[in-house]
Amino acid sequence: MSETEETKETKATKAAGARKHTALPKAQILIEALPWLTRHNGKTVVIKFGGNAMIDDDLKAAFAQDVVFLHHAGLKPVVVHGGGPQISKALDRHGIVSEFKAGLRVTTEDAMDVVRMVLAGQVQRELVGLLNQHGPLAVGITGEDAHTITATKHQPRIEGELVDIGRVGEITEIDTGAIEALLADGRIPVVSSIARSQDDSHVYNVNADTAAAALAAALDAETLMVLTDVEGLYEDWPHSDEVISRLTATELEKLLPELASGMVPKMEGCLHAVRNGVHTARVIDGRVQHSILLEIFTDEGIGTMVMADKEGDTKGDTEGENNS
Ligand SMILES: Nc1ncnc2c1ncn2[C@@H]1O[C@H](COP(=O)(O)OP(=O)(O)O)[C@@H](O)[C@H]1O
Ligand SMILES: CC(=O)N[C@@H](CCC(=O)OP(=O)(O)O)C(=O)O
Repeated sequence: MSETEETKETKATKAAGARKHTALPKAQILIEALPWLTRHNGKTVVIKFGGNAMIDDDLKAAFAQDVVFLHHAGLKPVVVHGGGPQISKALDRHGIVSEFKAGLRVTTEDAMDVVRMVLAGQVQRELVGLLNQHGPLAVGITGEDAHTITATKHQPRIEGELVDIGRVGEITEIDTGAIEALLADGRIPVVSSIARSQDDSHVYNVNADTAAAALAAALDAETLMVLTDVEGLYEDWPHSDEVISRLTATELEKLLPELASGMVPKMEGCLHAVRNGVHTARVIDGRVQHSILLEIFTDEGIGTMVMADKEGDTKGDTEGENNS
């Protein structure tokens, strides 16, 4: 062997060694995902994408990639989106002042037109477009379509008094037919949180966390995943940023009266979901790119996970659950 041939061979051996070393961590990440891929295969996951988590175009694009990844990995993702800040901006442009009572938007008839326009005509369209950049997958619907979400007028009690907050709906019925047909057809449903009235004479504005939780329960989903603009449920918000990584339904129920603002419908929704057969409900940081993949396919788990009180209350075991 000539000297140059020998040098070439040494170089090639070294390069192969270096490739092996750089490839290993990537392979390990894929291998770490294997038990989670097996476990979640064929399962329905309802993902609520909050308006406050839709901070920039990169995050929205990463969200779409994650959802499409879940789809191709054999899960059945259903997206329910919010759009609170986007609605407030549009109302402002229409000269309508945004007012919230009991964490819900006071929705006059004029405001309802704007809510519907922004959710179904703007936010939903954008998400559907981003998902469909990866193939003909996403189909947008609102709760009005095919009787998906039926509601009655919601009147919250504030200091013992029933308060009129306009066209805000309380969900009375979910018909999962349209969503299930889309899933069976290999599509990704993207649902706006607008409900029909029983007689279809008008529509209601429904909080998107509440809608996502009700859909997760009705669809018998394995997981409800709520993406928001904080790391999870903070133990002593706003004084500390210590995230509660996991808690049971009963522990959450005790905490509910102490919670404030946007966390109330989220945690009420998580409680409703796990009490109605959803295996786990999670609140995760939508500001972290690919937080969905990290939560579903890695051992660590991020954010807050709510689970039913005992194994018998859930649809599966809780052993090996990430977030532990
Ligand atoms: N205990 C808590 N832990 C975390 N966030 C809380 C808590 N209590 C109230 N919040 C508030 O809830 C907000 C999230 O809800 P919201 O603004 O409705 O977001 P989204 O648009 O994602 O639904 C947080 O930004 C925070 O201000
Ligand atoms: C009744 C009610 O309050 N509806 C919400 C619906 C949108 C929503 O929930 O959006 P986020 O998830 O981004 O907060 C609203 O009008 O803001």
